Amino acid sequence: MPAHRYRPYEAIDLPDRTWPERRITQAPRWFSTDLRDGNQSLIDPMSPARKREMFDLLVRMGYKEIEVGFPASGQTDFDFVRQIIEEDAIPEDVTITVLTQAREEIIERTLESLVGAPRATVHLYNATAPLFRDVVFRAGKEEIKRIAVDGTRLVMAYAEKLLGDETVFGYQYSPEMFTETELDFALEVCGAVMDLWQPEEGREIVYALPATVERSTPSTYADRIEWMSRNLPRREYVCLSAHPHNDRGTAVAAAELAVMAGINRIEGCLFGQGERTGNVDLVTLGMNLFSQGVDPQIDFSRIDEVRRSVERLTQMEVHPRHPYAGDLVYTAFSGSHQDAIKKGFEALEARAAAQGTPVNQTEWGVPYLPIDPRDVGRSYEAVIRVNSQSGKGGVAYVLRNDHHLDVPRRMQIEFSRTVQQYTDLRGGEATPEDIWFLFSDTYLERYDNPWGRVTVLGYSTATAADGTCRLTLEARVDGESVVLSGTGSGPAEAAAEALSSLARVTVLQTTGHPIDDGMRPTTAVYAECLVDGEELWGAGIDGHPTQAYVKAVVSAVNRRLGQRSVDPAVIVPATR
Ligand SMILES: CC(=O)SCCNC(=O)CCNC(=O)[C@H](O)C(C)(C)COP(=O)(O)OP(=O)(O)OC[C@H]1O[C@@H](n2cnc3c(N)ncnc32)[C@H](O)[C@@H]1OP(=O)(O)O
Ligand SMILES: CC(C)C(=O)C(=O)O
Ligand SMILES: [Mg+2]
Repeated sequence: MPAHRYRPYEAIDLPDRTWPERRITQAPRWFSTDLRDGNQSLIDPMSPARKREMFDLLVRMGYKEIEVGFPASGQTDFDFVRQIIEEDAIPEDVTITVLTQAREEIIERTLESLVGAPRATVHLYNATAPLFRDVVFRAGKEEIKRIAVDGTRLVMAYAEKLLGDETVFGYQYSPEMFTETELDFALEVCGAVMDLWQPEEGREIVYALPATVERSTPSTYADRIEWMSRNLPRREYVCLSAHPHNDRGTAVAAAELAVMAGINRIEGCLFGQGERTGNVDLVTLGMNLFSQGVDPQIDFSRIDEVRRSVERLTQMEVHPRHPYAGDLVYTAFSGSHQDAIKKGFEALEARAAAQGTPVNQTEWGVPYLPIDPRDVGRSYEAVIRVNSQSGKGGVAYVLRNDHHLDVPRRMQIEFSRTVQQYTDLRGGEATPEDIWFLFSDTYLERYDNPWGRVTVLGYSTATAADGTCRLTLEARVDGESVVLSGTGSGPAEAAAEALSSLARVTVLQTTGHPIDDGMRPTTAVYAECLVDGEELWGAGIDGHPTQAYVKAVVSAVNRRLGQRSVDPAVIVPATR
């Protein structure tokens, strides 16, 4: 690789930097550039109708400062700005911004688009970095500074001429390519612009400090921001706005360190749309704050709806592993993750019960899940998905979550081997439907798919004075109706004896629980048995608890004596 063609980024001499010690305790101001920087990077830029939908979405989510376009770029952006002004679609607490180059005809057209706006900011930019001075403008520093100053003067003049007092007018200037510009020159240009605008109480100036192309570590960006923040005059009237792009994939980190370094506002796009690798992702930034207990001031509670809207409007897909919003980001396939998540949910529920708080108000702490998926409108259903990398925890989670079955640990181990065999042979995922099919096919007698030699038809029990249980079991064995009987310390043990003509059965342990699925009361019983010397689990589910115990023992016996009806490798669940 010809690495010698690239030069390293120069560090900033700021030994007394303070940002590493700072903490982010409140949300910065947010500035959405979805309708400008995001839009200008799309294969098919948004029509006025699509822009309007995006605008309304941003407003609904809570963004208060929105760059709505580059009106001089063409009729589409111009018309959109006119539309939201004329239709009175800009809420009182929302300020729109429009971008312009520092060229008179472009500035004039830009200001024309804003006539009648209650509040509006013009954002003027020109690149200040050496490469742009040499290659794009073919001009020295003074001329570059003059572009900024003349542009500012023109913006102010046209604002006065075209908007008058009707519009609360704001101004933003960007030394484009700030991160490639000598710091003292960036400061000089910003200072010259400030001399014209004269910020004061109630008359803020915004400086965006863009990493137009990200070329350095986030720490260097933070150093630059802290340096500018310290050296800009009238700092209290300046809104410093970070504008990170994501060329090195570290825009989110850069934005966060910029906040620590004193930035007031962050500019970005939903899901990181934007030129090349994108603008910084406002969703990730907001959710990162949320996950630290800081209110982002933006509503992400229905993140999938936001994602779907953005995908439709931009015609760009959000990656399945995109932080907080991707399809797979709250899903664990691997066994150890699933085990920890399942234990985490159990612990959370126990903690909530002990404190008497609802789970959704209890402090979050589930391994591998940085936030509660429900806080962004996701369900727990997809949290655990089972494939060949999964273990018993995942399988048990699905049985519990989808079927309210609290399968005992040793039985989980046994059943997860069946699921493992299935996923190894079939490849891919075992869906909750597949898992239920495997479970019921392995352990439960089903009217549509009987298996094993014994089918329970009915039973009666009597309890002797010493507490022993006497069971009379009506069953079909090998197609013949029979009546069997046995006694034992409980119905399971009595069933074991009743079946002794078929196999030597010892009940090792049983456990059961009511199934709370909001339907009719049902009991699930799991029985670990020694059947002709083989340790096997059985399960019984029945409206009568005693019958569930009997069925659980019959299930273990049938598994030893019978044949599973279908090879798991070729099962195709009816639900598919
Ligand atoms: C980093 C950013 O995202 S900046 C925003 C970029 N966004 C866009 O460009 C989208 C909208 N832009 C457009 O539709 C068009 O570029 C227009 C309408 C603004 C201008 O179009 P054109 O007049 O055809 O010019 P073109 O886009 O080729 O611009 C290049 C000229 O503008 C000059 N220029 C570039 N940026 C600026 C600026 N900020 N201020 C003043 N002049 C500038 C260039 O030096 C060049 O001048 P030259 O022709 O004398 O060499
Ligand atoms: C116009 C400016 C702020 C910009 O988008 C950039 O430099 O990336
Ligand atoms: Mg940009």
